[in-house]
Amino acid sequence: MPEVKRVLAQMKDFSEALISGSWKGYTGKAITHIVNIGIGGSDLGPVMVTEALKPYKVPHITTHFVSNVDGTHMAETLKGVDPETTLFMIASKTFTTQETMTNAHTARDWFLQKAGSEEYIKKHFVALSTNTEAVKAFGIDPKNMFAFWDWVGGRYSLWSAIGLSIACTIGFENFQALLAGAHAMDEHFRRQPLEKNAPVLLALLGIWYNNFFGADSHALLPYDQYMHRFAAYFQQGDMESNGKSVDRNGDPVPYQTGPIIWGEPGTNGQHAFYQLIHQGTKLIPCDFLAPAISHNPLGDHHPKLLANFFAQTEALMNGKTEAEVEAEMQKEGLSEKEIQALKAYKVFEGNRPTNSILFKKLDPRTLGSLIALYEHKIFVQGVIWNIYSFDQWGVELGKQLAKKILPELTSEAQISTHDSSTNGLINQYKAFRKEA
Ligand SMILES: O=P(O)(O)OC[C@H]1O[C@H](O)[C@H](O)[C@@H](O)[C@@H]1O
Repeated sequence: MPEVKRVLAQMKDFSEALISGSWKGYTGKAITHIVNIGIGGSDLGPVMVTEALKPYKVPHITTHFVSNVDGTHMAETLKGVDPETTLFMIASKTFTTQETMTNAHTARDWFLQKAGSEEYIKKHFVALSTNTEAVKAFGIDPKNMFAFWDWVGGRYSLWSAIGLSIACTIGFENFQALLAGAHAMDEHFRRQPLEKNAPVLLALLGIWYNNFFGADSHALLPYDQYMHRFAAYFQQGDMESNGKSVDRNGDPVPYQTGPIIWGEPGTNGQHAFYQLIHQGTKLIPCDFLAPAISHNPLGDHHPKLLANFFAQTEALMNGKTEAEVEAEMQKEGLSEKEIQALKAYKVFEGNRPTNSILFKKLDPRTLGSLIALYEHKIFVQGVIWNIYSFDQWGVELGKQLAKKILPELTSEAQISTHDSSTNGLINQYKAFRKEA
C-alpha cells in the first residue's frame, strides 16, 4: 500500500503540474497535447474512460491515443501536434510489446528530429511501466517513470499508473472519484450477501444463459454516446480473461466458458443489428446501460433516447403474439389476405433476456463503480468455470509467428517455410511490393 500511495502522489503532482502549465516543454511552453502510446490494457481503459468522461475534460489539454503498429495511427496523430507542446506517455506494463515499442521509437525519432537534443527527452517523455531497466534503456529519466507492479493485470490496470493519461485529461480529483467509485463497488462485492451482490448476480445470469441456454455472445448496449468504447474495453476485459478452454487442473473444460462480448451505443445499434436480437435464431442476452440525467440536455433528445432504452427491453421481454399482430393490422385497415401474408413476419417471440442498468448520471464515481461491477463479474465467472482469468497465453502464438515472419518479409527470397496458404500470401505480398 505505501508504494501504491507513493505512485498516486507522484501522479497527483505530475498531473497538477501539467494542467497548471508549470511543467514546461523544451522551449518553455506549457503542454497542450498528450500522446499516450500503448496497446491492449495499456490503451483501451484510458481511451474508454477519457471518452466516457469527456464532460470533465480540462479545456486546454487534448489527449490522443496511439496503439496500432500500423504507421498510419502514429503518422495521423503526429500531423496534429507540435513537439514543443506535446508530452508522450509510453504506457506498457512490460515495456517490450512490439507495437508500443515501435510507436515509442518513432515518436522519439520524430521528437528528436525537431527538438535536436536528447537532453529535452525528459521534458516530453514519461513511462508508465513495471520495467525500470527497459525504461532507462529507452532514455526516459527514472524520475519520469510511474511504476506499477506485476500483480496489476494489464486489462485491469486503468486504476494504476496506466491511468496517468486519465488524470491529466480530467484532473486528479476526478481520477480519484473514479477510484472511489470502484472502491465502493469493491466493498459492495466484498460485503453483500450473494443474493444482493450485483457482480455475483450479473455473473450468475451470464452463466445461466451461456451454459444452460447456449448463448454464445453477450451484448453491452450503452444508451450514452460518451460510453461508445465501453463494449470495446470489455471485449479485452472479458474475452482475454475468460476465453479459456483448459481448467485450473490443466484439463480441457467440457462446458462453455467466456462469451463473445460486443456492442455499440444505442440507438445506433437499433438501426443495425437489433433485428437479429429481436427475431433471429440466436439468443443474445444484453445489458442495457443508461444515465437518467444527460450531460447535454438538448431539447427532447434525452427523453427520446431513454424512451428507446425502456422500449427495447420491454419489447425483448414481452414480444408480440400472433393475436396482437392480427388485431393491430385489422386496426390499421389491412385486408384479411394481407394479414395472412404478413403476420408470421411480424410476430416477436419475446422472452429475450436483458439486464437494465439505470444510473443517475455518468460522473467519474459512477463510471468507476460500473467498471468495477463488470470486473468482479468476470472474476466470479472465472471462479465458477474453474479457469485462470488472469493469464492470456492465447495471444502468444500469433506474436511468435509474426517475429519469425518479419525477417522473411525483408528478404528477397521466395518463402517456402510455412503451409502453402501462408507461403502464397507472403509471396504475393512481396510480388505486389516489387511492382510498387
Ligand atoms: O502493457 P503491455 O505490457 O505493453 O501489454 C499490452 C497488452 O499486450 C498483450 O498482448 C496482452 O495480451 C494484453 O493483456 C496487454 O494488455
